[in-house]
Amino acid sequence: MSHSHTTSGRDMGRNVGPVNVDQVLRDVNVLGPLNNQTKKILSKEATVFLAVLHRTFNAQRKALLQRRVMRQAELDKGNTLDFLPETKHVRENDAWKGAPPAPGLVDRRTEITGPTDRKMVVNALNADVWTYMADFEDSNAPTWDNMINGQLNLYDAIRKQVDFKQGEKSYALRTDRVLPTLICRARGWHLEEKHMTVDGEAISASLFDFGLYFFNNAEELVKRGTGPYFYLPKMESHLEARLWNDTFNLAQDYIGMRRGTIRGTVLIETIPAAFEMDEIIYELRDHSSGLNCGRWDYIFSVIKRFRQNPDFVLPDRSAVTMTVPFMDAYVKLLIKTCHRRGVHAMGGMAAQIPIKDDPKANDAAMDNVRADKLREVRAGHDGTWVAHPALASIAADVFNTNMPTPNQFHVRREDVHITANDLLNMNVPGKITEDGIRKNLNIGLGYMEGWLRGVGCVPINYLMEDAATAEVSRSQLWQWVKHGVPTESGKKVDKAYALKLLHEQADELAKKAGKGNKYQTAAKYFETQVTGEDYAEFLTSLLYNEITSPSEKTPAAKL
Ligand SMILES: CC(=O)SCCNC(=O)CCNC(=O)[C@H](O)C(C)(C)COP(=O)(O)OP(=O)(O)OC[C@H]1O[C@@H](n2cnc3c(N)ncnc32)[C@H](O)[C@@H]1OP(=O)(O)O
Ligand SMILES: O=CC(=O)O
Ligand SMILES: [Mg+2]
Repeated sequence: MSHSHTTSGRDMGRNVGPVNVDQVLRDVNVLGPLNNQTKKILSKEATVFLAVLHRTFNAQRKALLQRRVMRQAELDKGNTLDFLPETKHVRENDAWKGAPPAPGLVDRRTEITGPTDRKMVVNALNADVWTYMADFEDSNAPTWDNMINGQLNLYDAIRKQVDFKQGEKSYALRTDRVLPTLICRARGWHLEEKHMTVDGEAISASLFDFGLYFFNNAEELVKRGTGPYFYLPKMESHLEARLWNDTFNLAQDYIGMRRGTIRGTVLIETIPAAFEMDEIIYELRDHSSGLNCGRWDYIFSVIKRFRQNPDFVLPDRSAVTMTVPFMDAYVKLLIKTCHRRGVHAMGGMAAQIPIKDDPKANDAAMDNVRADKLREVRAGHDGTWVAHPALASIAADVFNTNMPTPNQFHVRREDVHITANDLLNMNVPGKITEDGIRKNLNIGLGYMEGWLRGVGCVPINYLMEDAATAEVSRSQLWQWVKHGVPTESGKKVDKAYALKLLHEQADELAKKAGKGNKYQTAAKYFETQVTGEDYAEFLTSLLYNEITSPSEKTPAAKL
């Protein structure tokens, strides 16, 4: 029997007055399996909070997504991007700054990143790094189990109760030093979490991830000396940053936490956002912990947004390096903007990972990582990402040698003057080759196959491949077919050619992988994406129904 009740205590929100729980939870349903562990995360109190977030912010989220569609329509007509005239005053005003770095975020020279399965959470926290970005986005396949167990693992890790045994191996958190500061990357505004509905609508995945992590852990994190810190992915405008800021304010008020306790580092990983860096920091300023160069999604976004324009055709993925003009301009502008505003300018992810069975190839891969980190620290970045614990010491050596201070806010890069033309300078040397086409197909198929099995990050040809890197591969194939470009050997890349190579590879990969693999399902979806015709806004949205299993419906009131 459920009895109607109200509460105004801490559990239901201190500062928002009495909350009628039954009323709030009416029309809120959980469609994923629940057990006692799940309920620890998805408690009635947490669900009330999620419902409040959704009802307050989802309409605005949808309106902002619609703005993306409208902007795309303009670009498809041949219009371009530029710095916004209406926010010139924000860019030109020297007086405002972002918040000073929060506890645990002053020095973040190396950040390990990775999915939130229990083993990786322990391994990441034990790595020799300053911070750990626990990822619900690019390296995560958002099955219900992954989302809920990920939240549970972080909940336990924060309370240092995450130790476990797997086979003969015991996993336990180090006790010999302070653990890296935890930063949670919530999913982007474009995604939904279909296993929870509010008023018949799937809840925003961003609000679900943020809301659960915040509600369950914010006070505990503060008690332990850091705070509720987030990475905010894939935004396309400062208005989307404003929505995050509004969310943060409501969340802090709701539990009676001081405004400004939450921090968000925004990934500048879309081309429209590159034109709004100042504005994004400004919107979040009391909650800002800087910007990050999300290089892979950025390349994806450049191709996606300008996909109808033949001037934006890029050569093989391996030729699109961090030093080509448009990437170099983006890095420099980001560092200059952040340091002018007193916030961190974080570097990104080199895709190389250790090669265990070939020392020579491993040395070459590690040299690549070292060179990338050296470029970052010399450019003025305050820290960088590593994909694997074995890369931590390489990145730390480079930053320790070249960055004696906790960060480089003093590196103002007054020498840098980036224009819209610089950000859109597609003068990228390199060729389109059959090898490049095959590699892109291999990456797309391999990544999607793993994702369909619930694995959001995979090694392919000794590179880390995740949702962002796979999107680059997918979008390049689309773009090359769409514009009918020739390969270096003079072969025109058309639909028939792309499909022939796709099926050859899918058959080969499926044969090698044996029973139970998902290559043919991956190929079925990929086929629609490489013909230069249909183009899904995101691969992950295209595939999402394959990994969702809305099952028994539990009215949230029964939690
Ligand atoms: C574009 C972007 O968004 S980048 C950010 C998102 N991407 C990422 O974060 C990449 C995360 N990295 C990974 O997922 C993995 O490193 C992979 C998939 C690339 C390679 O994984 P594997 O082939 O399993 O690596 P490998 O076998 O060498 O791992 C060795 C050990 O290190 C651990 N490990 C590897 N990467 C990580 C990581 N990022 N965090 C924590 N532990 C890790 C493994 O769990 C394994 O542990 P074990 O010895 O206890 O079994
Ligand atoms: O999230 C990071 C990226 O490179 O994309
Ligand atoms: Mg990304």
